[in-house]
Amino acid sequence: TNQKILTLVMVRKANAILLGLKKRGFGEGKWNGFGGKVENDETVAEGAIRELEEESGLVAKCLKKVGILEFEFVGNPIVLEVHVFDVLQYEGEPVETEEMQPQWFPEDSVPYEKMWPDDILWYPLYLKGIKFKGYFLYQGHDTILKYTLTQVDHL
Ligand SMILES: CN1CCN(c2cc(NC3CC3)nc(N)n2)CC1
Repeated sequence: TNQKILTLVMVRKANAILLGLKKRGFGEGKWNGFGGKVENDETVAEGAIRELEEESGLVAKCLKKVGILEFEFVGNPIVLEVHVFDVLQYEGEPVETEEMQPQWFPEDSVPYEKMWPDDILWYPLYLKGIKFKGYFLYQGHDTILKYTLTQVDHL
């Protein structure tokens, strides 16, 4: 099918958020949470936990679903369905990996200009603990032609 299920995990501690600078591949050069594809033999949450450890060295002890984001790109039939999670309890210290260079940012200093353009739209909901569903139509990787973003009670 032309749907790809992906994960995105943000780790938070006392009013700071852990982001990684993507060193290669999709989103290279952007700060983002951690994540990737979901394998056939794992749940979305298991995939999220696995990617977080692979990309940051952190082991999530509790994972909260906070949102679902759908992305479409003009001229490309593949729809990305990104399941977004928040981690407040984890083990380990973040380490640089092949994929990501981790850094803590104060929640009021998120480097939106060096992130995907959709982030500045949904992070305010995420940081307020509001669960959300969003759909974004991109033209290329820099322009959002249209989007919808709604608060939801349950994911
Ligand atoms: C495994 N990944 C891939 C996609 N991803 C995205 C995508 C995204 N926008 C989409 C236009 C690309 N925006 C954020 N913040 N993350 C999360 C991690």
